[in-house]
Amino acid sequence: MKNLPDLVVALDFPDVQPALDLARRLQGVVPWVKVGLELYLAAGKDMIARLKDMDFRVFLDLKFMDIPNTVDAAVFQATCMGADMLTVHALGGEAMCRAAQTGRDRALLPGRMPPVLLAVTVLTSMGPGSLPWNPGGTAEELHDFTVRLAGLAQNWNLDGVVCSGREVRAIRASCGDGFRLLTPGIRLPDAGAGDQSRVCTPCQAARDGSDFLVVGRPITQAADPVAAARTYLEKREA
Ligand SMILES: O=c1ccn([C@@H]2O[C@H](COP(=O)(O)O)[C@@H](O)[C@H]2O)c(=O)[nH]1
Repeated sequence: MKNLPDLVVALDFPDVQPALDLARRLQGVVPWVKVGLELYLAAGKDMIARLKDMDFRVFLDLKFMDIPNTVDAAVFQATCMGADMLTVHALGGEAMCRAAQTGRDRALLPGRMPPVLLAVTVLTSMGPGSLPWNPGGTAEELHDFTVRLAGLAQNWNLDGVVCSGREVRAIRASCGDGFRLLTPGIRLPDAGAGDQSRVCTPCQAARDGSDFLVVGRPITQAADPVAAARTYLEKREA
């Protein structure tokens, strides 16, 4: 029987202070927090150190996509900062994804766990027809493309992928148990999707085999974010 997926709260804030305030309230409630582009650009690498000092595992979601040499260097820096999980875009291709692994491996210190390296397949904000080269595409085509990218990422030796909850079952079936699946776009039925397109409930994503559920606004913008986080934790099972 598979463990329940970990909940990752996305600290998508424009300033250091609200991010740290919420992180303090979430200590002991969730194991992981996410630092994305907005917070990283506002707060820099100091934020990673502060969250690590608070005993969080830190998912640094900067979705690298550049030439291999640049991605190698970026992943080296992110690994030195102590990030526990990192993202690159699968669409950057094999050479770039392998360069990311080289950068990570160069930065490793003896006894330190390597950060989990994930490839973003197709952003969860994208729906059928969103792929620029297939504007009339169907949901099935988007699904199949996402599953195919996941297979390529596995062949390129990445640790797992970012996908929507809607593809988890198929990717789990084709990539097996050791491959990590992280799913943003998680929403309870009464929550607004916002700009997310391929949403999924925590329970469905958990049942299908997701390892990490990423939730941002439904928690950060709730009147009581800690209560909202506890609800998302409970709803993994119901
Ligand atoms: O495909 C992707 C990849 C990353 N994300 C990130 O997850 C959170 C989701 O936030 P919500 O407020 O729960 O929508 C956000 O930080 C994104 O950058 C994603 O949504 N989809």
